[in-house]
Amino acid sequence: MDARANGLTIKAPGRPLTGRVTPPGSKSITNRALLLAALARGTSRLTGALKSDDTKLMAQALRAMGVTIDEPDATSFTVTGTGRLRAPAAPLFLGNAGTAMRFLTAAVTMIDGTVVVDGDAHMRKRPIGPLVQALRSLGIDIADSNGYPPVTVHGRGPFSAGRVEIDGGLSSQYISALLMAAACGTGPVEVALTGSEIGARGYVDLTVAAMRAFGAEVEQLDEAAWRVQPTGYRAADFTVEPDASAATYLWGAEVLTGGAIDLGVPADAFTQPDAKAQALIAAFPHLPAVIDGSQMQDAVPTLAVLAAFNRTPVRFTGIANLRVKECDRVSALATELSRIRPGLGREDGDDLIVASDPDLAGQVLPTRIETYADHRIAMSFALAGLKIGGITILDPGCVAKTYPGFWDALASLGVTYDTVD
Ligand SMILES: O=C(O)C1=C[C@@H](OP(=O)(O)O)[C@@H](O)[C@H](O)C1
Ligand SMILES: C=C(OP(=O)(O)O)C(=O)O
Repeated sequence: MDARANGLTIKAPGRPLTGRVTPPGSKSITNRALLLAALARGTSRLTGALKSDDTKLMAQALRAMGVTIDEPDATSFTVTGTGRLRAPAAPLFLGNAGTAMRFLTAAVTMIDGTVVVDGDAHMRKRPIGPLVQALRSLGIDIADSNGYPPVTVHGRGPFSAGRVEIDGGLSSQYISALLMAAACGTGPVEVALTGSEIGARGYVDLTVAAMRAFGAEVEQLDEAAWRVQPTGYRAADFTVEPDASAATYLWGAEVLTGGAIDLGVPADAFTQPDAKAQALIAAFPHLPAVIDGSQMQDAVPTLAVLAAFNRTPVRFTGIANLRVKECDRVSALATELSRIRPGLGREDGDDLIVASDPDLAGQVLPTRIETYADHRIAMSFALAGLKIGGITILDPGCVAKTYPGFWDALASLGVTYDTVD
């Protein structure tokens, strides 16, 4: 199997998938830990970490700012920081790693000097305006490109004490970015939400937990406000838990094929928001008529593909911000489901409606799935290929964003592929 192929046609196994596959380390937690360790003085050891495009981009950017990062093995980073970041010689390139882009935009404001933070063509379509405005309200000299990257920061040293308001409706990563940078301020910083909703609040909880693990003092004042003390960060040894979003593909493969896949970690041991999807996946083929995806956003593609094989149709709500992820996932899911069978997926405003069709299983429906450089579109539609013959995933290498070993993991369970050039 060659993930560099233009496409992989999955051979539906026609039997339950059984075996043991441990998902890689959490992308979200690895990129938080890398940043916090980089901001600490001293050496931190991160184990169980993810090595993928997103975490390599974060590590590379931190190295460019004077942080020493060694990689003693395939799942560890040793990070030695000086307690401050140095101005990089060139713009920081963060590909399409949302966490790296947003977290570093806030972190580099502490640097004395000019820093340009940029990403690839996809990232340049992902909004960053609310975070930039919030930083500007703290007196930081910062400019974006009409609300999108690249962002140019003329830093003058650490945050001063104060209160910053942020609308996290488009991305909770803006809030996480401010919180993590705030601990390096010269006085206490209060981060308060405007707007009523944030998607996936659980990601902010992950941020607070990681900050505390590196010695920060964060107090949640109420549902919508946090106070961060100017403690800076302390080097720590830190274990990254497996990635819950990656786990959803394995849970999905298990219920779709009636198999038994041992992830080596029980669903209730995850602290990441997407672990909530496991209870829904376990209900397959009786998924509920309405699924609110807002608190498990990255699991929505997995659930949407499962929904195609469900007994009854499923409407996904609370997913408007899936339109500003790696691609417009609401549109991509509707389009690609309907490529398998016309009308299988459709958009209704910002909702996605998946028309269920349990009879899809066992059919041969040659379909080339466009993946839009989006790892989650590739991995979720791979699940369709476990039940339908002829499903080809185009650009299969895009899984490297968060799960480079994905195709090998399925292969280890007995799934085989034909490569398409
Ligand atoms: O904080 C994080 O680690 C993440 C937050 C979510 O993004 P948004 O906050 O942009 O919705 C999620 O989709 C992303 O994969 C990771
Ligand atoms: C939205 C995602 O990533 P990010 O925002 O970190 O680029 C994702 O991994 O599904």
